[in-house]
Amino acid sequence: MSAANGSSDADELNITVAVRCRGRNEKEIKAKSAVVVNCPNITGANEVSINTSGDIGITARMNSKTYTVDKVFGPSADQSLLFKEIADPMFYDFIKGYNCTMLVYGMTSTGKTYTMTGDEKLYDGELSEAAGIIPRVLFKLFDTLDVQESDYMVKCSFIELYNEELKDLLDDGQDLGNSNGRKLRIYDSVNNNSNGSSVNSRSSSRSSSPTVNSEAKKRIRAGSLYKPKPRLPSQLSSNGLQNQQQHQHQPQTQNSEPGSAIYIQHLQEFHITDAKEGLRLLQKGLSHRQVAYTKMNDVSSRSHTIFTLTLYKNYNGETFRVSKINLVDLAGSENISRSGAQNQRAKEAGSINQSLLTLGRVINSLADKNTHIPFRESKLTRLLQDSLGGNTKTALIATISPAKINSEETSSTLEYATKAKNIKNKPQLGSFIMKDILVKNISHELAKLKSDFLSTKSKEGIYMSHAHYNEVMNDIENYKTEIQESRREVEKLSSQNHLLLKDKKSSQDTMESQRLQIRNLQSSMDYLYEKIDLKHKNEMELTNMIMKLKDAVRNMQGALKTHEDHEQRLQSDIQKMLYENILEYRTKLERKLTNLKEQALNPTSNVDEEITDVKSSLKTLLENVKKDAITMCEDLAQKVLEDQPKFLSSVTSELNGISSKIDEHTDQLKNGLSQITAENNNLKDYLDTYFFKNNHQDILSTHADKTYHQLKVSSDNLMSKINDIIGEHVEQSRTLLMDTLNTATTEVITQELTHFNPVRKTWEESFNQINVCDSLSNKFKDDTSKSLNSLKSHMDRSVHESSVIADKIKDSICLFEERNDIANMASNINGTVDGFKNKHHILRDELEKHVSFIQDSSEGFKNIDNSLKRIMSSRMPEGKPDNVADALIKHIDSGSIAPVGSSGKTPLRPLLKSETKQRSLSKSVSPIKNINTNLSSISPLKRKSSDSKLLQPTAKKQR
Ligand SMILES: Nc1ncnc2c1ncn2[C@@H]1O[C@H](COP(=O)(O)OP(=O)(O)OP(=O)(O)O)[C@@H](O)[C@H]1O
Repeated sequence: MSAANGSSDADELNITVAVRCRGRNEKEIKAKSAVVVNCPNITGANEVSINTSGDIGITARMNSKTYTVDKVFGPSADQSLLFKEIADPMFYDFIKGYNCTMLVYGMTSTGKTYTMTGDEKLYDGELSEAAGIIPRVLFKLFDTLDVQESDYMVKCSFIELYNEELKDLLDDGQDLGNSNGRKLRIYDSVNNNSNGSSVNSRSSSRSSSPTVNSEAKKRIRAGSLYKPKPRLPSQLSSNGLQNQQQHQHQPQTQNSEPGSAIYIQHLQEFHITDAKEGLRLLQKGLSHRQVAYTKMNDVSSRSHTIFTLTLYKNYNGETFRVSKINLVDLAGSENISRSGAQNQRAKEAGSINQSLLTLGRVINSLADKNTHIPFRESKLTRLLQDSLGGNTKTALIATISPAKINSEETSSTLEYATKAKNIKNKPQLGSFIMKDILVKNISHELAKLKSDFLSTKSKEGIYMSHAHYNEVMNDIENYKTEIQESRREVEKLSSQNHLLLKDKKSSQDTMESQRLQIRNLQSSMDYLYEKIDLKHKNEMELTNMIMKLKDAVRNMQGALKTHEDHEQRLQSDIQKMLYENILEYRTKLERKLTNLKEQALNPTSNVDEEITDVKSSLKTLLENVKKDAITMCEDLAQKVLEDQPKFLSSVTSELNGISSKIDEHTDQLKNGLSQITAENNNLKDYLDTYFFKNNHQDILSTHADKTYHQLKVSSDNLMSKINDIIGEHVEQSRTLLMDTLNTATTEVITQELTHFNPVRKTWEESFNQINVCDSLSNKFKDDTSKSLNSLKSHMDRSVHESSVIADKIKDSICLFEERNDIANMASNINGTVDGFKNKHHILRDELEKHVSFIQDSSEGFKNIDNSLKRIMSSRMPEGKPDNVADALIKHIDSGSIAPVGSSGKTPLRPLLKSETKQRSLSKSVSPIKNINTNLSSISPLKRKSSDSKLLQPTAKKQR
């Protein structure tokens, strides 16, 4: 076979590019999307402009971008006009013997399928106005061939490229749902021989219907279609078909490797003898095409399709020229997101766009005259290799939408189209095939068919030629093997499936039990949360109690303050009373002394009596003072004793309440924690025993271990956190409580001691003062006693001497009378009188001395009084008046102020029984002693050894 070119090598021809813009569709009208594409409404226009700026009027026109192509068709251009302008010239080239390709390219729903196929149905044997290029080509082909009366043969194939997979749309298996399983493959062939040897040994050429021969015969009879004779080659060998097929895909392009060719293995080609057969095949193929509903097109073509017609046209009787026309409907170049493509649709869109991207790159490379053209990067470009930059005449129709919402894609399509316009092809007429080879090929096929037919007819079954039988048997064997393999695969898969189902079931069981476990854990957690809430409530109660305790401590301080006030009042009362009494007594004493002074001069006066009187009145006064002081102290002590226990018992009960609350709280915490531990152990047991102990334990054990570990860690963390939080809370509560108690108690005691210490010091000092008073009093008593004794002895002596004198006077008088020595007697008397006078003077001096001494004593009393005042002015501790009074009484009772004539320190009178009792009572109710006793008996600290220790060192120190 030789390639007879109808053009020289230099005859380069640009690809014909047309733009077809449809009117706005319903969706675009509904979306009120403006028309942004301007297509001149005249035939022969070659410019199209698009305004993407959003302007209107003249500005829009000025801002719009214009693209120049070969032909532009607006919405008013119908199918016939487009066919006439674009397809017709191409069709005539095809008839002439050129290989031709027509492509429609554009965004989804812009009318690619409408343009290429349109309405393919016949109405009263006629095509409708909406019929697209393919139906029109079919009809025109047979009409033209018939008119030319040349010998010819037409074959047809229809392939689809879907997700980078080639599919024979005319495969009958598609209808039955069981494709013959023979995948279409694109092969390169380096063998360009014409002897028919090819790798495509299984390619077949079939009649589109069993009536083909009879149809042909009919035509021969009619003598109208096939001229000159024979119209149909009677016996064409299959070899010839293979050759043609190989030839069909044997491009001679400037970019292909020399001698390279592609052909599609297993592709079926059907002989067609008229347009209707072609239409039926078209319809059959379309029914197998991948279409789907998308957002933008209700019936969107999801694949690229190539409808090919191959024409074997008699050239000079012995040779036939082979030409083909590829009618390509490309899938939509839509934007994935805009088309709403998801999953399968998105994958489709991905692969569609992948093919289209490669097509774009091929177009660009060709337009830029690159040395490397990436044909091999997609199946689409491999299939179109000869049509782009090859020896084929090619026309590209770019379909666009006029609406603004699609302006982006429209611009992209127009860019694409403009670029494609620069591609130059070198169209060449198709090659020849020798008539005898063609006849041989057809004969071979016919013979095979005939043999099958005859065998069937004679044996009433499915019979065929031995070769065909072998072939079929071979196929059957292959199929059997494949089926067995498939069965084994199915069995394997079903057993795997069974295992998986089992696993799934056990996983579901495990999950169910885990869910149960989790629910249990959840409820335990809820329970614990409740517990924690309860604890929180308890803590709040504790805090409230602590607040109450603080209030109680404050009250206690208040009470102590009141007691202090009482004490101060008592001191001032005692002081006042003592002062008044002592003042009164002093006045009395002074009066007495004056009397005494006067009486002293009077020898008949009874000084003793006076002194005793003074003494007894002093004693009475002191006893009264003592009694009053004791009564006051007792009252105070009584009051304190009455108030303190009540108050302290309320504090104690508060403390007991708090203590029991803490115990309860701790118990609850312990319970909660033990429950958590039990739950944790349950979970642990469960995880150890049951968790993931099924068949795929090995697979899942790592995961289970990990999960268990994580669960354990998180559970432990949770536990430790809860423990920490609770422990912290308890510890804080305890510390707070103990601190508060300690602080409160220590505060109270310290405050008490702070008040008590200076008083104690003063109190201790008062003992010294009392001792001083005592010694002063003793001294006074001794001195008074001495003075009185001396006075008494002087008095005695003077009495004695007076009586002696009187006796002597009597004797003298007697002597005077007896001896009449009156002068001597008178002088004696004068002497005696002088002596008496002297003695009297002495006596008087003595008396004055005593008076001054008594005055000194009065000063001493004053001092005592001042000392007492000083003592009282400082804070007198409880029992001090008692002690002072005791001391005074003791001094008086000790007899240091002895009556005149009494000896030593004999008490003036023995103590009455009631007085002794009173004294012992006063001892027993000593306030300090009592306070200490009461404190030690009622202090809450007494309950704890550590707390009592706390108090001891201070007490010791104080002591
Ligand atoms: N020029 C036109 N005149 C009248 N109707 C048209 C025209 N172009 C397209 N249509 C209509 O628009 C709809 C979508 O067209 P079509 O299916 O051909 O688009 P498409 O580009 O092939 O889309 P897809 O890529 O999704 O397959 C169809 O109903 C078709 O009849």
